[in-house]
Amino acid sequence: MNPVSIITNNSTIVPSSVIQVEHLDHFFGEGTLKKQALFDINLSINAGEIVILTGPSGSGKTTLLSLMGGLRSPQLGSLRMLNTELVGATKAVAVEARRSCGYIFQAHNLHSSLTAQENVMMGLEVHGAYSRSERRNLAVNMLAVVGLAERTQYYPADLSGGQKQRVAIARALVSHPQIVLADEPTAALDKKSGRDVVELMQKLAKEQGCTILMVTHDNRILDVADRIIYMEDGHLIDQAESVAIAGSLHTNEAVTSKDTNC
Ligand SMILES: Nc1ncnc2c1ncn2[C@@H]1O[C@H](COP(=O)(O)OP(=O)(O)OP(=O)(O)O)[C@@H](O)[C@H]1O
Repeated sequence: MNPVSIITNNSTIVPSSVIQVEHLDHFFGEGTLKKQALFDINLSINAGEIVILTGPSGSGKTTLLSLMGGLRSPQLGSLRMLNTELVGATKAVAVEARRSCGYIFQAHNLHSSLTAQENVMMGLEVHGAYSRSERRNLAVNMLAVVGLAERTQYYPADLSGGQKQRVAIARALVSHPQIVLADEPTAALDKKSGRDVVELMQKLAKEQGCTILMVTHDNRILDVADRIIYMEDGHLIDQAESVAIAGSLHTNEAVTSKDTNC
């Protein structure tokens, strides 16, 4: 898919970047325990793109995602989310940036004491712009979109893994965020449920025009991405190399699937 573009006054078409990272470094710990987790990350993600971030365990994927989501404070370089600079941002600015993103985590993170509908309503609570009945209606509609119209009053314990993850998707997308950040959304799911979940995310993202950045180890879902980027030891591997690595991951998956089917 081509990135969504904007037309300027002089009719030059330029892609509109919603995530812009320049020379980003990140460190954990202090003094002798200080350890660099991200090295000079440069990345630009356009509106409407579905980007998969993959790479070995410990390569820095979650760290990068959590900085983008305002769950950690970025330290050095530049990180702009929807044109808001997060390096050196005040707490209020970081909170605002956090609200503009939807999140989907590996462990769905649903509240066990709330029904599916109430969990999805939580996705609207931080926005404050809706009455309770509006939130209820939006949540019910969104649960219908993800195929759970009959399960709105179920508690997480009474839903399957795939259904729980669909509730989490509904919660992330109900506010129509411009950016969705997903960390291993299929890790806890079997092959069919994992596939269903990412195809649903892909469909909703296209319908809502939102951008998805998804961290995954799951080679089975790489084909939903418009672009795959690869990290290793805290470095972003350049685009051409990422394409080659993604190609080999696809091939391995094809072999694995064939073997499994035999
Ligand atoms: N809170 C933390 N304190 C100290 N070091 C951390 C912390 N979080 C992550 N790290 C280190 O930063 C590096 C990158 O970790 P990160 O979790 O971002 O990798 P990842 O690619 O997401 O791994 P995985 O695929 O296993 O989730 C690792 O060396 C990790 O040990």
